[in-house]
Amino acid sequence: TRSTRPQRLLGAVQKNATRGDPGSVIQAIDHYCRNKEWAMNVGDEKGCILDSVVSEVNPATVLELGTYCGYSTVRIARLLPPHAKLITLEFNPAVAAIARQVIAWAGLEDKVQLVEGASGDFIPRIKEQFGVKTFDLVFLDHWKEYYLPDTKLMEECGLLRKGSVLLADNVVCPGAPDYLEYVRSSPRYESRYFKSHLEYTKVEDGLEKSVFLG
Ligand SMILES: Nc1ncnc2c1ncn2[C@@H]1O[C@H](/C=C/CNC(=O)c2cc([N+](=O)[O-])cc(O)c2O)[C@@H](O)[C@H]1O
Ligand SMILES: [Mg+2]
Repeated sequence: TRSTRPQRLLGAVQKNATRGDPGSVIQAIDHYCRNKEWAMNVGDEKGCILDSVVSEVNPATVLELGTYCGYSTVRIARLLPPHAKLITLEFNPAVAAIARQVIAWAGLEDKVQLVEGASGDFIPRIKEQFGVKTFDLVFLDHWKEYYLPDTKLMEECGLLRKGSVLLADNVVCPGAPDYLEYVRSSPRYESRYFKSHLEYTKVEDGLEKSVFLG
């Protein structure tokens, strides 16, 4: 039977990237998705904005919602200080299996905990199950209608502290209008839009960075 897009993306990594070299994994995926087959990775242009926010926050604890093939997982984990932890949630087991191999190829498995499951089920259990008090940085990149409910859930579960940073992909395309309205109008967030383009295209998209004020 025909391979899946995630399987073909992993193939491009194994063919073109050097084991243990996260930069080459990122380059191999971007080259494949720009020249052969589009895929919904945050990509190189928005990826540079992601990199700058990660470097600025210098987080000890990161939560990623929606691993997909692990492209942004690798981008974030490669910048983390030693002993920092990234928990990434992915509910499609087949996709999670690909992401594990991409993360391993980059040599970053020690910094990443990939959890198979739905964010709505896992967010309430993260504290006791993973010993995390609060997250310094959350990267939202899963189905767009979950951005808002999951943000409210993280607030309710006490996973955000004064200064926690939420960074949301695709706030223009495909868009997350209810989430955007919430973080931009709530007095509990200081929100800012980083204009960019949808990965590998000229279509406008961007990242919304929202600091939780407690
Ligand atoms: N509640 C949940 N818990 C755990 N994992 C979950 C989840 N909801 C979705 N996922 C997983 O996260 C990925 C979905 C990403 C949606 N992105 C997108 O739909 C998307 C679309 C475009 N686009 O259409 O141009 C561009 C982009 O950058 C995009 O991120 C999939 O791997 C899916 O299995
Ligand atoms: Mg995205």
